[in-house]
Amino acid sequence: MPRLAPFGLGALIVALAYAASRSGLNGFYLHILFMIGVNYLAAAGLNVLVGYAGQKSLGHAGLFAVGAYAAALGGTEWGLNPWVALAFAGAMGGLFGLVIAAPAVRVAGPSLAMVTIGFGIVMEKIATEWTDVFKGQAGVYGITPPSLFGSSFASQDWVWFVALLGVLTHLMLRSLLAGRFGRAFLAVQLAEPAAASVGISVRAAKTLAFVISAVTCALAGALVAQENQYFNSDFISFNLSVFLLVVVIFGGSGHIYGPLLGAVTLTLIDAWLARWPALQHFAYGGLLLFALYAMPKGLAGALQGLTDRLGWTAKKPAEPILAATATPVARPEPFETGPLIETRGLVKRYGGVVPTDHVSLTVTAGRVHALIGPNGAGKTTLLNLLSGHVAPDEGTILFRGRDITRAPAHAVAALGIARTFQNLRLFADMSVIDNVLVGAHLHIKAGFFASLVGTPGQAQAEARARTEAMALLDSLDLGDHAESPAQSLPYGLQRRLEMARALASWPKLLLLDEPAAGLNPQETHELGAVIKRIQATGVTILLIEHHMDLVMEVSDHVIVLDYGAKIAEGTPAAIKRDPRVIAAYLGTEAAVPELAGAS
Ligand SMILES: Nc1ncnc2c1ncn2[C@@H]1O[C@H](COP(=O)(O)OP(=O)(O)OP(=O)(O)O)[C@@H](O)[C@H]1O
Repeated sequence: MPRLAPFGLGALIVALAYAASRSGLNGFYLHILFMIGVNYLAAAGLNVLVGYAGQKSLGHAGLFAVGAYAAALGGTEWGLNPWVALAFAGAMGGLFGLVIAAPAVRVAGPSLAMVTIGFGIVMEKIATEWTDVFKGQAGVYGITPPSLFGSSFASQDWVWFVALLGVLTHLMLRSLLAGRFGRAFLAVQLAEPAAASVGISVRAAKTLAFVISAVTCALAGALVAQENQYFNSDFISFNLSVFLLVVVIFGGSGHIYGPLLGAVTLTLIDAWLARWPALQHFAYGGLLLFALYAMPKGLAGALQGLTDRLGWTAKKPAEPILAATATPVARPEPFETGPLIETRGLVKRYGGVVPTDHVSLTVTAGRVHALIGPNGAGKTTLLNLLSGHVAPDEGTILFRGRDITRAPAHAVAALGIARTFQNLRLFADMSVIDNVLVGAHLHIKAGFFASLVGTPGQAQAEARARTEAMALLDSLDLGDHAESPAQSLPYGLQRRLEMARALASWPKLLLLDEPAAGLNPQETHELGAVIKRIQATGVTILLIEHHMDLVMEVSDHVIVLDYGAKIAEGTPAAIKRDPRVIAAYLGTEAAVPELAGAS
């Protein structure tokens, strides 16, 4: 039943828009209602890009222009039916979204802003200067609006139609963002290396977000061109890009209702300020600053905070949970034996520093291996090489006989190598269970269109994943914290949650980078038991650790690095007595207290 509520609300909004459009409102007010819908459409997609995937764009006026000109020229020059021209505009928006994403996903921060601004300027210049095609300031006239039952859309029809499109867009994005795609976008925003470590392609996720934002923005442009029956280059300006971004940020980026609140507020302010055009830009700048300083989560966040404080927030309906179908950390394949991962002559250089110096090693399936060595010996670098987060300069890495030397981190994860990070990389703002669900990203069988439409199959896959995530959390004694924000957990539990997230990807090899760092002796002892339990499920483990007691307790095999080179390997007992290891730790062959003390 709760799943049907948004549909009911959506139908009500369309009915209200229809009633308003037939209530005798004059053209000025009808146009404002229409522009609320248009700005909502553009902002809804942009919110996916900005609020979920964390990519700021200051060039979306260019995509608005793509849609407007596609609909305008498609209808007037190429003889497309207005409905087809509208669909064509959306498709062209998607295509140009790919174009802008190609350079944009390779950069971040100010460089990303420059790329998107550059795109907007190029589109503006093309529309202004290439007058043979785009007619410059003179513009394209006579754009035919769509018609229904033989009559062309009039001002009133645009109001309910844009409301209908807005509601459909909202419902689809709501479904998409509540599932694995929404979590993947957020994961990319919150911690890119961690997202890649569970098989999410950071570039693909950002590209998808660009394409979604481009399609809705292009549709918004197409609607304006068709409603106006005219479009010229004056519509496209840097100010429009800023306006759209302000709608998202002021409304509440990353909140599903943010674009709606932003579109309503900013469109009304825009209409009110139309009499004083010079004031408009100051007003947008002022609102943006106000939103950033006074309401960092925008109007939606401020309203949510208020309703929470007043106790008006409805309790979240329980997520559907299916009967557990599998033990949480059971692997889908039988236990393996023999070499799982092998490196041959692996080298990594950072200028004059060589943290990995011709390292050849073998990790045997089913065993716990420890990687030890003094600070700066190159342990984390080796782990980064194995997980694909860093590419080696020389040498090869074979995983189950397959060359993965140059494979990117998300592809390595997809093959069955998961990891944790020395400095925790949790998705701090997400709930504990959502962190684990991000870990299960690759195993949730729900495609893009199924997630957009919210098919029963997608709902089932989500429910199954949630059940398995819950079982996994329970098995690691984290079940009671499932709905808490990850950042609210005590440090020791955060470390355990990182392991749970990695395990949710069903790894064959689990790489743990100093899992006991920051833990107290009791927690360290419990960690030893957890590692053994994970091993018992058939997962091979390679752990970096400075706590020698833990290393000696859990490992079957120890590999020692010093100055990037492997200096020894063997059983824990043999390593404890190895003079090269003792010398590496103390610079002398005298007994190493931490090694000698470990039993
Ligand atoms: N991205 C990088 N750029 C330059 N130097 C780096 C980079 N990453 C690691 N190094 C250097 O490589 C060396 C090995 O670092 P690494 O973090 O792999 O060692 P470690 O054995 O994990 O150390 P610790 O036990 O202190 O975590 C250090 O001298 C470090 O400064």
